[in-house]
This record gives sequence, C-alpha cells and structure tokens, in this order.
Amino acid sequence: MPSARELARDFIVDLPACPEALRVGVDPVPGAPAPCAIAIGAFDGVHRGHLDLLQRAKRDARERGLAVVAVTFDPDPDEVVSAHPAPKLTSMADRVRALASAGAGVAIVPFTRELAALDHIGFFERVLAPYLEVRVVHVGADFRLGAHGASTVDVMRAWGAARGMDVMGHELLSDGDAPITATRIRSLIAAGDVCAARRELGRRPFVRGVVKRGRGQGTGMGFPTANIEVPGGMQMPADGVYAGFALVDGAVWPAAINAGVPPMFADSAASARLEANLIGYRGDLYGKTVAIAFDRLVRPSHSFDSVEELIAAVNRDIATIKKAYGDASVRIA
Ligand SMILES: Cc1cc2nc3c(=O)[nH]c(=O)nc-3n(C[C@H](O)[C@H](O)[C@H](O)COP(=O)(O)O)c2cc1C
Ligand SMILES: Nc1ncnc2c1ncn2[C@@H]1O[C@H](COP(=O)(O)OP(=O)(O)OP(=O)(O)O)[C@@H](O)[C@H]1O
Repeated sequence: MPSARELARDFIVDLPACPEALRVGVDPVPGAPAPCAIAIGAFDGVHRGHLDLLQRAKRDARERGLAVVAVTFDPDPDEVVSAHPAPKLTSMADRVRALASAGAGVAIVPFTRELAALDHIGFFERVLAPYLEVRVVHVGADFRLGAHGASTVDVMRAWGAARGMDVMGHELLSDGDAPITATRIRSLIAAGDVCAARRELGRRPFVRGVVKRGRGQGTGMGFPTANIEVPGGMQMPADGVYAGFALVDGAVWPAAINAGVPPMFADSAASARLEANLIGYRGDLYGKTVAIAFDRLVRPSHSFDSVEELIAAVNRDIATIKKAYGDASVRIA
C-alpha cells in the first residue's frame, strides 16, 4: 500500500490547521483589508500547474512581506457562463481544502452573471477592494478576466501600474509539450489514462459518493461490491476495471473497481455506474460516504458468455490487486 502521507494527499485530507475561507461579499467587510499577493482562478483540480502558480505567489509574497491569497469562485464560472459545463475534477469543498493545504489563504467570490459582466476595474475596485488590499496579482500567462475575457494580463498590468498593483503572468507549467490544464486532465481521465492524470494532478484522481443498494447480486457471486452514487457533474473515468483505493471512515482500503454500467447487466436500471470491492473490509457500507481514488486501468469491462466466467474474471482482478496491495487498511484521518 502507498504510505498514509501519500494517500492523505490523494484524498486531500493532508490539511494543516488553516483559517476559514473568506467569503467575499458575504462576510462582514474588515476594518483594514490585509495587503496581499493574490492568485486568481477557478482552480478545478488544484493541479500541479495551479500549485506552481501558488508557489510563485507565495515566494513573491514572502519577499514583499505580504499575505498570499488564492481568489476563487463559487460556483465554478463554467457552471454559470457555459451552456455545457465541463464535468469537474474537484467539488468546491475539496478545491478550497487543496488550496488551503498548499499554504494559501482562500477568498471565495460568489460567481453570478452580474460578476461575469464586470471588467477588471469593477472586479478589483468594487468586489475585492473592500476585503483585500491587492498589491500583486499572479496568474497564468493565458489568464483572462471579465466580460468576453477582455481583461488580459497586459490590460490588467497597464491598469495596475498606475495604482501600485503589479500583475505577473507566468508561463504555464507543462507536462511534456503541453501545458497542464484542468481541461487536459479531464480528457485523460475520460480516456481511462488515470496514470497520466495522476502525474499532472500531483495525486490520484478521485470521486466521492454515498453507497446505495444495487442489484444485490455481488455478495451471492462471492464478491460484495459497494455501489457508489457520485453526484452528477463530476468527471468519471472511462468505463473499465480499475485498481485503486477506497476511503471510508478515515481508513483507506485496496479496491477492485468497475466504472460504468456492467455490460453483462446493462439493461438493469438498478446497475450501478461505479462499484468497488474493498479488499479486506468487513461490514456494512450502505449509506456511508466512500471516496474512490483510481490507480490504474486493469482491463476493459466486457460481457462474458456466462455469469461463471464473469465471476472468475472478477475474482482474478481481486486476486491481482490483493497481490499488489494486500488486504489491510491504512488510517489517514
Ligand atoms: C473488479 C470488478 C470487475 C468487474 N468486471 C465486470 C465485467 O467485466 N463485466 C461486467 O458486466 N461486470 C463487471 N463487474 C460488475 C459485476 O457484474 C457486478 O459487480 C455484479 O454483477 C454485482 O452487481 P450488484 O452489486 O449491482 O448486484 C465487475 C465488478 C468488479 C468489482
Ligand atoms: N499549468 C499551469 N501553470 C501555471 N499556472 C496555471 C496553469 N494552469 C492554469 N494556471 C493558472 O492558474 C489559475 C487558475 O486557472 P484555471 O482555473 O483557469 O485552470 P486551468 O487548469 O487552466 O482550467 P481549464 O482547463 O478548465 O481552463 C489561472 O491564473 C491560470 O492561468
């Protein structure tokens, strides 16, 4: 099994004690806003590129004696402005925890159509200024703010220069030839390449959901499976059988996972879209929240000529994963 530290990073529970996120426009306006360096973005996934940006902002803030704050939006702007929002890598709560565990303060700006219509001047002067005295802005070089993305790094820099606010547009961190972006990580996960997604995220991709009753046949087949109902709008991996890890009640178990409706039972409405056998776990999981981190794709999920062949294949999957990771849990919380 991976170490407790690595698994805690995978499931974003490696939090040092951190202050509450500031809710811009919701929390009371402070008497004297703190002078700070900020990084701005949706930060879905809080991937290695985002962490690189935050490190740069932190280094700069330290040199200038400023606080560092990640300014993000709730809901994700894509949910408000896009007709077809992309599935997300992280819930808002996980996003905020990952930003905080990277050592940044977090300010959450409610994202509305009105906010989307503002330009950078309205955003900085009307929205942020009552809460934050922004001395430096760190963003990726391609970052654009405001209506029609008109506020580019150059536009913001020219405006900021007259007000003593620096704007730094950083080259995007790349993996190979392409920049690391949430969009690219989503497509790697959607294609089943959870290993490449892990490399770019800096941790294994995971989803979280509540265990619901399925068709109830797994136990009779010799391998009980937890049917996990993941909230809509989250990025799921390509259909297939995966080796991975399951977090439940603060402990992580090795897991044999089927993602997608089982081809053998595709016509049953009760078939789960995500199910996992937690290797070594004994007990009732119904109603519990379980998070599943994907480690690697083992094989495509397919139809067999008989249920006996399906059972034999699943038992082989479980045996392979048990050989690699054992059948004991690691406590992380
Ligand atoms: C590791 C693993 C591999 C699986 N592989 C397949 C597969 O290749 N084809 C398939 O139709 N179902 C596959 N399944 C799903 C099983 O058919 C399913 O778990 C079983 O029918 C019990 O479903 P139930 O819990 O909804 O009753 C797999 C499940 C697991 C845990
Ligand atoms: N690879 C990267 N290296 C450094 N900074 C990055 C990188 N990717 C994004 N950023 C910056 O991080 C902030 C948050 O970015 P954003 O939320 O747009 O992420 P993204 O990964 O580009 O997402 P998407 O693919 O959904 O557009 C922005 O300032 C953005 O420019």
